[in-house]
Parts: sequence; C-alpha cells; structure tokens
Amino acid sequence: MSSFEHITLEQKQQAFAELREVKELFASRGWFPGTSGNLSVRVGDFDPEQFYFAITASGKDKTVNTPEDYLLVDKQGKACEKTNLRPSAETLIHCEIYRLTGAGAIFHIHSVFNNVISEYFWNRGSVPVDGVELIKGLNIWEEEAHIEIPIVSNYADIPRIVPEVTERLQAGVPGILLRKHGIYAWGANAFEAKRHIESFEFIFEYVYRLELLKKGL
Ligand SMILES: CSC[C@@H](O)[C@@H](O)C(=O)COP(=O)(O)O
Ligand SMILES: [Zn+2]
Repeated sequence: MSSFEHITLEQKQQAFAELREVKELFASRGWFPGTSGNLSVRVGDFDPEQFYFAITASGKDKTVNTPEDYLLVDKQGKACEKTNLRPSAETLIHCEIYRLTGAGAIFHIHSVFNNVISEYFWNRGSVPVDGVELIKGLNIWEEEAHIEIPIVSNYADIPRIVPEVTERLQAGVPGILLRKHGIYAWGANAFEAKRHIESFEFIFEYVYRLELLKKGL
C-alpha cells in the first residue's frame, strides 16, 4: 500500500460515481461481454512520479452494480487501501497510459467491430481512416483528416503488452487497439474519454461496413 492521504473521501466517492455512470451506459450498449472491459478515472492531480486512480475490480460482471466494484490504486497499480478486491488484470496498461499522457480517464471495451478491425489491419499495424466526420470526436479538427489508429499485440501476460503500448502511444490519436482484444481510449476527463470511445466504435463500424461494400459483400 502507498501513501494517498491527500485524496479525500469525497474525491474517491466522486470517482467511483463517475465510473458507475459510464459503466451503466457502456453496459447498456453491450460493450462488456463476458465480464470483459475495464474503466478508470484519475483521482487528484497528475504528477508522473505520483498519481492515483480509481479502477474497476477484476473479473466482475460490469453489467451489474454491487457495493464492491471499484478500488483506488497508485501509479504502480497497487491497491491504496486494504481490500479483498483485485484491480483489473489490465491495470498496468492504465498505469502506462496515465504516465505517458497525463490523462484524466481511461476506458477499455471489447466489441465485435473493434476485434474484427484489429485483425483485418494487423499486418499494416494500424487502422487507416480518411475524412470521417467523427474523427472530430477524437479532437482532431483538420479538414479531410487522415488518422492511423495503432494496433499492438495481445498477450495473456499483460506486462508483455506494456512496452508495445509505450512505443505506439505517440500516434496522435487518443486510443490504441489490442489485436483481437479491444480498444483503449483516454481523455482529459470521463466526458472526453467517453466521447473518444464512442467515436472509435463508430469509426470501426464504418470501416468494417465500407470494406464489405468495397468487396461487394
Ligand atoms: C474475461 S475476458 C476479458 C479479460 O481477459 C480482459 O481482457 C478484460 O477486459 C477484463 O479484465 P478485468 O480483470 O476484469 O479488468
Ligand atoms: Zn480486455
């Protein structure tokens, strides 16, 4: 456990309430199949040397609410308080994204579209997207913007994924795909991270459908 005395009970409860709101919304969209997905929001100021965030507990069914769904962890992903809960198995990915971006919230979901697209473009290493209006939902405002959404390997051993995330995080888009796994998206706060996840999912479905049409399917 690490020192987090400056984090107030009110801040912690506010973070848990934000996570619950997003969790309920994403659950209603079917974005947590089979207990998958995890959500976190930063609590308190960002300092790369010391920061804290609230994250979903591992293995829970994120489509239901229980009195024990979230916990507070430090920048190494260690629980700050004594608890029986385990932080998400993917907490180290959250730690690395916070460390490198100073984000305020990070959301991870699994969908058929993000899985299919990650596999389809795997050999290219990224998903190319041209001129779709929802690119603006990612806070990219250029006329006829072209973006490349990075795709990294997926391993059962999460620490193996982290260096690939480190390497690909500078792609200029607030998200990263894990191959045949799901999307991680982040933002300055929960509102922005939610907008980014929604924009990515729209884009993945658009790309998927367009590729089918191009093939006459
Ligand atoms: C049960 S399948 C999904 C998990 O392996 C994992 O990818 C995931 O997103 C959820 O893990 P969790 O430890 O509950 O945060
Ligand atoms: Zn996952």
